[in-house]
Amino acid sequence: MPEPGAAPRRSPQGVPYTDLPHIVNADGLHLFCRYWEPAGPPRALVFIAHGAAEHCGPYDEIAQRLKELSLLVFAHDHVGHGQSEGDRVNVKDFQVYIRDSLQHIDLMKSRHPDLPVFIVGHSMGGAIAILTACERPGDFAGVVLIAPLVQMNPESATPFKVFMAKLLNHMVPSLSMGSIDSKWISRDKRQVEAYDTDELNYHSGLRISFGMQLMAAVDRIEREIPSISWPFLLLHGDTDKLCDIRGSRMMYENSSSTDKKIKIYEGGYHALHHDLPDVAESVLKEVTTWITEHLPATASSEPQ
Ligand SMILES: O=C1CC[C@@H](CCC(=O)N2CCC(COc3ccc(F)cc3Cl)CC2)N1
Repeated sequence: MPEPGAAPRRSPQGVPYTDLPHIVNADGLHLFCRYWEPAGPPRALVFIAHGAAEHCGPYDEIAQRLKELSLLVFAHDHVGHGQSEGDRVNVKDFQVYIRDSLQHIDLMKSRHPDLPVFIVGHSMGGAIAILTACERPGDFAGVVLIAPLVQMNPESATPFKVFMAKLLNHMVPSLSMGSIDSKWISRDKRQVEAYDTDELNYHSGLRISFGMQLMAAVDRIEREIPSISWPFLLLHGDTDKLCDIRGSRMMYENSSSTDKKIKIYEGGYHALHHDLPDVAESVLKEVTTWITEHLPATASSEPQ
């Protein structure tokens, strides 16, 4: 409780956190949370990790479909995103995203100790999902990755550009590298429009210092891939200009997991769950079916 008389901490949008579902992370920052709780006893926990410059609100469709299967879905806006505190789309170390995800997952596991846990991650959230599962290799029943950030786009991250970024990071770390070009988010113009007009998204340029953190995360993932052995589902569009599909192919081919599936969407752009309606529907079906197939047989519900 804040000391008496202290002003209540407010979200970047000015809403007191006492009025919002939230957790307080290890650095004392308030993270806005969302929960989709089934009517009956839940069969599993599903944590959703959103991508860079967005927030967890746009995962409502996926979360609703999982809730209808009696799964308890939860998410938060990562530090510096959406309705959470923190410097916009910046982080002192990528590990903060993983630490906060584990904190939220552990909180929900303490409330439902007998339930299997899944993670669903998109883009940078896919990188967070991978590194979170790598830290607790035996803890997750499965990981679903929608166009995950596994490798940098070789066109945008040429050796020269990487060298310049590292050099500039020492001189002007807050220099912008340019913003995410929303036309590559989806082939569905309405979805691009929704992204462009969503005030909880971050539309300014990504800082070089943030880009450095993303590069470090990509390097970490590359080193971890051969030791990955947990079950995963990979969905990626072959026309994705924001996270190169080669990263997903490399993960599928070089991981040690025996239970893994990759589905490539011909012509698919980056946010497959928000691509053309037939693709988005297919993604929802793939995700819900794969998770259902990975529920332990007896996971009908918690003890009556
Ligand atoms: O629906 C939606 C809305 C938002 C989008 C998710 C966006 C997301 O998370 N991205 C895409 C951009 C990508 C940039 O990557 C880098 C940039 C500079 C750098 F130096 C090194 C890297 Cl790796 C990181 C991952 N999806």
